Amino acid sequence: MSRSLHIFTPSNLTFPKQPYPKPSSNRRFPATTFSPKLISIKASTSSDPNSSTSPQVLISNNGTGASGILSATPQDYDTPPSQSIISDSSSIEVDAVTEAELKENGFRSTRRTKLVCTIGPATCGFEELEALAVGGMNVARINMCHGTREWHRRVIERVRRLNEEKGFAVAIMMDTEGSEIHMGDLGGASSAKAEDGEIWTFSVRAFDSNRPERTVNVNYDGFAEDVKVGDELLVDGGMVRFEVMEKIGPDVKCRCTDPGLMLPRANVTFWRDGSLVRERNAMLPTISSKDWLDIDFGIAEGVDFIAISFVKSAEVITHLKSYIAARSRDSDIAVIAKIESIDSLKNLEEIIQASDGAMVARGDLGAQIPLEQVPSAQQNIVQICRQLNKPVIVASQLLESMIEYPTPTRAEVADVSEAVRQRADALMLSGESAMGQYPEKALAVLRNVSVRIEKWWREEKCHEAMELPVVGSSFSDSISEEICISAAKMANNLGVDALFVYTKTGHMASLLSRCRPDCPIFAFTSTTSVRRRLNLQWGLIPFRLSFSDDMEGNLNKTFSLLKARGMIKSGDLVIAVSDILQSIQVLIVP
Ligand SMILES: Nc1ncnc2c1ncn2[C@@H]1O[C@H](COP(=O)(O)OP(=O)(O)OP(=O)(O)O)[C@@H](O)[C@H]1O
Ligand SMILES: CC(=O)C(=O)O
Ligand SMILES: [K+]
Ligand SMILES: [Mg+2]
Repeated sequence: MSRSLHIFTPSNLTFPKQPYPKPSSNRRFPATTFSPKLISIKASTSSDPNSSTSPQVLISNNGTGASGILSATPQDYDTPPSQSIISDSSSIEVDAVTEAELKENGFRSTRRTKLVCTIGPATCGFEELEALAVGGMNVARINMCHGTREWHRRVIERVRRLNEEKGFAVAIMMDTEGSEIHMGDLGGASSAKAEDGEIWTFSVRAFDSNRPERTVNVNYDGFAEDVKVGDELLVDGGMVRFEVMEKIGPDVKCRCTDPGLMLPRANVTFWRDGSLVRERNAMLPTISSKDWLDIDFGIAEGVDFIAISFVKSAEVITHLKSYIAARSRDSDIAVIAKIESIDSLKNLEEIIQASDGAMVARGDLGAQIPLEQVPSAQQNIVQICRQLNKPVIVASQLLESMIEYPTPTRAEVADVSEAVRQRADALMLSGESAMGQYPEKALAVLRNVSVRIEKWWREEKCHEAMELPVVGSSFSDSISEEICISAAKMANNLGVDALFVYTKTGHMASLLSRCRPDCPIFAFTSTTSVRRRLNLQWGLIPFRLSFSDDMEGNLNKTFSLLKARGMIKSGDLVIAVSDILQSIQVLIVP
């Protein structure tokens, strides 16, 4: 049985000339130009999976789901997995970990919040990466501040191999270094301890391996000119503090006022009369020449996301996006703007609008604005991203104590809970997974807290009434947005088990995700790269599936494949939307 609402929009439909009414106008559709003739509402009884349009499911590639592929053609076994993934039009691919979770807990209890892990020395091995993937890592982040390109290339290779061999769908995010001021690499030492009252020299001179005692190198040539005696110098956002005592040529002598451990390449800021000093360093380019080489590396490696550090304006994002489009074959690398500077807060909306997503990079952000302003900045960034339909990652120090200890502090759990409650798309581990002692345990904490808080939120029926403004520019886009808002609302009111979305570009899936519905969203897309990108978005379970313009055929095919795989069952209630035929269909799985 199915009931459907179809909205037909012929391609020659003229779009309203007026700018689209803002949400405050209380009316989202310009009634004058939207002819009722174009709407047809139809209730139908159909969807027989055994009808001639539905594919015959002959054999399951692997009943336990290790490969992530269900094939209708047994001869696929003779071809290597990578080939069968691309060529088989009657298979469905889903991340093996998600599949296991769906089967074990039913789809209502799947985790909606996505998890990003920074890969470092503690997790770069094949086994450690596998453990993270099994533990729910959706995106692996490599930070170009550290390690060599060769090192990062090996990590990418391992993740890809795991995806192929074990059926994971881990996406790769490359994070640029940016050209803000930071310390050198400490001549290979893993850290340097500054004690209270000690005099340290910060110098723009480069040292070879013989770094003089209590001396650190600074990467910015104008450093000694910009600072003044009496300035306060913050290393790593205030983890260690110094007062500037004296300037001698390229050397700046400083006295330690807050002792602590300085890590290689730690960020350095300086403050005068309680304000961050922006001198010539404010003119440093967002993307340095080294960053451009790293970006070329990322494009050549086909990473899924490039995160840009210390973004100051929307222009840099627009410029990078056209650079990527011109260089990469299929140009579908998403650009994530890292919000971690005062300048980025000033131009927040334009930056987010220009990007494919944003990261609340609380580490450096907390070094540029007073710490007590970070939580409200976070809430604001998360909200703007949701309204503009861009995925948002909350990052840094979520479980900082777990770098050393196997259990988080209560305060850390509360912080993670708050980010989940704000319904950020993703949470990120940094040092916890890159160089901590308990990467898997830290990931498990993120996973468990996410699932628990999401469930609590649904049980409490805490649907926040967030106004979701129109984001698209065309009339057709606006129809898609209305369809998704209505479908999500219907899904909540009817208590459906899952939303299905058939989407070529992933846009319709992200519009549904933006509504943060109670049930999970099965997103069917025909390209592997779109599928991996959807990994970062709240509540989406991305599947790769070839589909046609015939929605009934698509639904029948999906039901057969998913039922054979034990991922849905007869009687489940589903709402399906698509960007092929703008429609909402309510279906009971036959
Ligand atoms: N590829 C790597 N090789 C060695 N150490 C790493 C690597 N990636 C991360 N780390 C370690 O993990 C720590 C935390 O990682 P994270 O990615 O948060 O970096 P960060 O230097 O704090 O800066 P940012 O995130 O602002 O670029 C780093 O300070 C570094 O010590
Ligand atoms: C993630 C990052 O870059 C920061 O928190 O500063
Ligand atoms: K970085
Ligand atoms: Mg940073």
